[in-house]
Amino acid sequence: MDPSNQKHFTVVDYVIFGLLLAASMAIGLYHAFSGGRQRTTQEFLMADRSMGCLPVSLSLIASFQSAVAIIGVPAEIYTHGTQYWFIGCAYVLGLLIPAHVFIPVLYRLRLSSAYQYLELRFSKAVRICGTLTFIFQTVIYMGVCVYTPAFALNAVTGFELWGAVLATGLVCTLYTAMGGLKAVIWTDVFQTVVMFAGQLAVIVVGVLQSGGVSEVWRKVWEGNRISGLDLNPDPTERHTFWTLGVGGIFLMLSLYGVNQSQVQRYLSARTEKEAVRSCYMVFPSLQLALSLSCVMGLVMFARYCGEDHTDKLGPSSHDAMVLYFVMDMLQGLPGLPGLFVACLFSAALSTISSSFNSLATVTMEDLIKPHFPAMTEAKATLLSKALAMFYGLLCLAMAYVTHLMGESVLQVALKIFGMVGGPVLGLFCLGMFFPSANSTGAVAGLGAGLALSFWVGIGSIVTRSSGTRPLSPTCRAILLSDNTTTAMQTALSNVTLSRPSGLKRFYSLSYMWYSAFSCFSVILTGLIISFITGPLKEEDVTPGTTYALFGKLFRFLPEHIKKQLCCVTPTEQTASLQQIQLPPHKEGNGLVPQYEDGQSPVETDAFLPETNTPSVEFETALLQLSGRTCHEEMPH
Ligand SMILES: CC(C)(CO)[C@@H](O)C(=O)NCCC(=O)O
Ligand code: NA
Repeated sequence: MDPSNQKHFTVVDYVIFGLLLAASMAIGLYHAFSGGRQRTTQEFLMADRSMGCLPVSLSLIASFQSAVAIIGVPAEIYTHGTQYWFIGCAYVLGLLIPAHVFIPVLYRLRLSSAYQYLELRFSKAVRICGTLTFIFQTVIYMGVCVYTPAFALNAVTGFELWGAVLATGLVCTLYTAMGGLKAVIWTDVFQTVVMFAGQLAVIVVGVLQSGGVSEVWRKVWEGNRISGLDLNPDPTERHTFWTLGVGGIFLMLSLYGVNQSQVQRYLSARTEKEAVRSCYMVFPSLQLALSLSCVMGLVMFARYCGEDHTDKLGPSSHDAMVLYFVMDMLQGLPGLPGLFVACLFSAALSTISSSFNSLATVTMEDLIKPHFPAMTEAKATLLSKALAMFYGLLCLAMAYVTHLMGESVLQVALKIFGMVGGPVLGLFCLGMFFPSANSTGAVAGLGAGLALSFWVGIGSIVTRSSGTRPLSPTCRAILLSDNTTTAMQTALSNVTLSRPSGLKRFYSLSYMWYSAFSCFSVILTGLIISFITGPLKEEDVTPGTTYALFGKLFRFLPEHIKKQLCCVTPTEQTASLQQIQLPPHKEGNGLVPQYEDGQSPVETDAFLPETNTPSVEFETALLQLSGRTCHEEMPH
């Protein structure tokens, strides 16, 4: 990039950016030396299971709202219009289902790692497969997250690329390794506030500079950036209502339902109700986050439409362009460029800190502890800290891998979520909703799901055909006059892209469908293999690991048909809670917390719904948790 076009940081900007790192570090130190001083894994990895719903919900948003969303979404809106905004529709079911299906099942099993569930429901082998898949997904994703803001900052201000990567990576590693999950959650709260503040500042300044709200609206409307509801059913169309609003539900489920980062936060909540409440509170905040990013894209369009900056930024992606515009708008307003850069890095820090902590948790709980059941708490805690440290350093190496890829960061992140997160979601759905699925089926299903999603994902990268990209007309031509607007629009709508055929068509499946596609592949393969190898009988399934989805969906059907459909029937609600007792062979292997005097987990306070609750319906839903029929032969 031509140095004369570089934007410059003032001292105030450096100070603000430095304050972000210092404040995050201070929160980490505070939690390292307060409370239980991080001397147990319960505190380090689970925040003593004592968190309230407000910090948990802000932390839930922060986990998957990275710099990718802060600059990737505005870039998407700037170039392709507001269609992506419809992903907000997916948040409804994408959060209700985790709140009422996944949280009740997982919380009551008193897990530490989400993948413990897979051993309780299937077998050790399935658990290891789930864990390894999660580690793979998260390690790649955190590379993208730490690289993105550093890359943009470098392209625009010439700030040392690897210096920024190292500074963020190391600071984050330190506060995560010292302060544990409490530090991660409370820095998330702080960083989420900075994130919102930075975006809001850009929007306000941008609107003022482009002549007010109505002027912004006129320009984006005439620039054809307000997308209507695109109901095109073609699954290769990158972003439509169907790919975003329906495919997006599965993406959301894989993130907010079964991803360790999020499950760990639910489990850290004081009570199950707090966990459910935090999931509800994610909804408005996530809509706000999405809206801020989308509006930012529109404001940038109104302010810069027609200006071509490719000569100044080189062939670097649209992602760098977003930061360029922002810095350009904020020049001469001391402190604001620093605030926005702090916003960008806040988003990155809050995501990678979640990754370090969740990776340390699964490595400890799923891969190490089961082999060393006698390990002392002090040793386990020290090892967990070392693991958080190790993953922090690995993140730096992964940033370099990201450096070698050349796709829009939003697209890369969403592809990883779909390709790897989708099959894991399928595994949990297979276990919860299909009691007859067995362990062989689960492993085969996961293998098939991963193979298919990597086939289509890698195919799309190699052939560069992920979703037919809408034409992106240069907005200058459109904005020249109102007459050209309609003329151009007509011309554009007449252009038909040649449809890919055969395998090429398979490769051009929209990445927004990856999660759903691989989830269903896992379920289908899993069921087929289970029926061939001998389906499980209902009484062989660990109580409390299934959810009577079909029993509830098809409540109206007669009992015998439901039985044939192989649904678990949601009956005898009050009795079912008492049934969650782990069979003897699942106990004492370091998997499940030990209960004194053979107490079953349901008898601990956290499990018993308070009696003064206002919502009877909610209680009933809770009691129906496992939805299993009561087996007389089981001891009470
Ligand atoms: C993950 C979603 C879809 C949730 O709204 C959104 O935050 C998003 O588009 N994120 C992009 C990926 C990232 O921020 O790393
Ligand atoms: Na984040």
